[in-house]
Amino acid sequence: MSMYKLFLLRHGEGAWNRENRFCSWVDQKLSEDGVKEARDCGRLLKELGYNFDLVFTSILSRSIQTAWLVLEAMGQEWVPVVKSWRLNERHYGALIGLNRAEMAARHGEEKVKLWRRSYDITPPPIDESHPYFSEIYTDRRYSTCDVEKEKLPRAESLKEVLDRLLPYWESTVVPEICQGRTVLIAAHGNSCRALLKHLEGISDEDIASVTLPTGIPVLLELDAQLKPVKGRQLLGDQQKIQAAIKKVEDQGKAKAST
Ligand SMILES: O=C(O)[C@@H](CO)OP(=O)(O)O
Repeated sequence: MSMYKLFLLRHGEGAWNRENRFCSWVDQKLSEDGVKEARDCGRLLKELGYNFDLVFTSILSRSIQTAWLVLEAMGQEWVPVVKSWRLNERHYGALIGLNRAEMAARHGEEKVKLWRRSYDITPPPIDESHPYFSEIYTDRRYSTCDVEKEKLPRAESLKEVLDRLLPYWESTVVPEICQGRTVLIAAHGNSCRALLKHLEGISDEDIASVTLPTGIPVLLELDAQLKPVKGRQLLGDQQKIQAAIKKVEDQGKAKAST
């Protein structure tokens, strides 16, 4: 029996989604289209009659902005928003800032697909010579985390994302859901994929073919043990959603449009 509704949302398009660069922990804002996607998402959720009690975001601006725009469009700006680095996008290590299509031309599409979608392959780590190292690790937000800055990741597989996300899910999100609160998690493609893998019991192999489009709410109906009672529902126009999924998948092709 369906007891709880949980909503997962990948933020709207960011500036680097558009440029087809690995964005990860670089704090890019939403593009104009991303702002529209987030507003449209809020309007749709309002039309469908949903209400949120609590929203969780990462500490990256694009997920926070998405949460604000959704709540504004729903007329629910008062709903508390709680932020944690544990919901951040996967740390793409040395790949951060690189163009996916150029990487596919250089290393092959298969390799890029493995980097992007495999479960336990960790990309090469970021080091101090990387152009975005200092921007990330000197940012004040990373002094506020529940682990020391030196212990924050330098690259992550999806498995490692799940390892840092699960303790937060269990300690902070689950109790809220179990008290009957309707929760929205406005996060990122890979932090949402990691959580979906956990909730739906997706195998290490099958998670490679799960792609989430930007700005599309995913509804999970959960039983008392927080197991899904039916398949995830991507809300909205299904044809547009399929096209948006294909767009994300095509980003890893050597000739992807930028
Ligand atoms: O750039 C990133 O951090 C992510 C999400 O935008 O990319 P990908 O879809 O390749 O996992």
